[in-house]
Amino acid sequence: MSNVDIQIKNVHKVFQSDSGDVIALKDINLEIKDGEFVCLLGPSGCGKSTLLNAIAGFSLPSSGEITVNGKLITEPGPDRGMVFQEYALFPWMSVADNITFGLRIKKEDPKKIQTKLDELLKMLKLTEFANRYPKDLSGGMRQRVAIARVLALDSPIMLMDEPFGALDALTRRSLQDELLKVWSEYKKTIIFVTHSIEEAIYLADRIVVMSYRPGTVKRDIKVDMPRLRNPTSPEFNALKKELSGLVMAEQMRFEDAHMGVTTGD
Ligand SMILES: Nc1ncnc2c1ncn2[C@@H]1O[C@H](COP(=O)(O)OP(=O)(O)OP(=O)(O)O)[C@@H](O)[C@H]1O
Repeated sequence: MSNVDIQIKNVHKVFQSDSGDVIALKDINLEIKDGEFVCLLGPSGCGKSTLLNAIAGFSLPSSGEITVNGKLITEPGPDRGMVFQEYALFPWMSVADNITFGLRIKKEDPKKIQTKLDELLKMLKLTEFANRYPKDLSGGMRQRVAIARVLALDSPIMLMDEPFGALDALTRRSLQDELLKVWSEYKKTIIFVTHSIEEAIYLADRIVVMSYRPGTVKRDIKVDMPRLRNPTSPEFNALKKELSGLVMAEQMRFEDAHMGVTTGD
């Protein structure tokens, strides 16, 4: 049997709100293996970020448990690096200083820091931007820096919450390709949240489709196509059609719930 890296067992998460309890996650059971690339897919409000935040240790489950290599998650840790949609870079630091921030805090050897920095700048095509500040970079470049910053810390697990959601289509595709390169060279386990069916099929080994309120696992689909995948191929399109049906059904439940709110139903 292969090494199971992340185990999510009977996870429930309930939020209290003015209009009553919201069951954001119900009965989530998943095993994510070392080195797997898993996408969490579903419309707004189906609990994707809640699940990711629980794995990150930012917001713990109301019941159930999440373990990484058998160790219960109770708080954020250096084994799990997070990349958000908002770039979350330090605006007052250069690209190089943003990337090496965590290593400098850990008081790593300056020579080792420099070697790591050079490697990551090269890997993410940032070498000529090392001395720039985030405000002088495009969205795609900033997200490359955010990825490099997480890679600098050598976390075996990367948690990514819609990291490319704000990018234009061409930039998005090139960042997806960079991420696949990073994933295969550094052998990371990646859990990647997205609304985009095409993005999930392009990237994932496995797509976990979530349902809207309560957030449950609706389908867990293995994607068995060689990479780099061709979005115009018949297999890609067949899977896209299957996933569209699943996601649209949840999207309609989301829209119905929101119509209810606006019309006072
Ligand atoms: N702090 C909170 N208080 C109350 N309800 C919350 C809170 N955080 C999330 N929720 C609710 O929990 C459900 C799941 O939210 P979550 O943000 O995880 O969904 P999502 O699938 O990530 O959506 P999106 O793609 O829009 O971020 C939603 O119905 C949301 O309204």
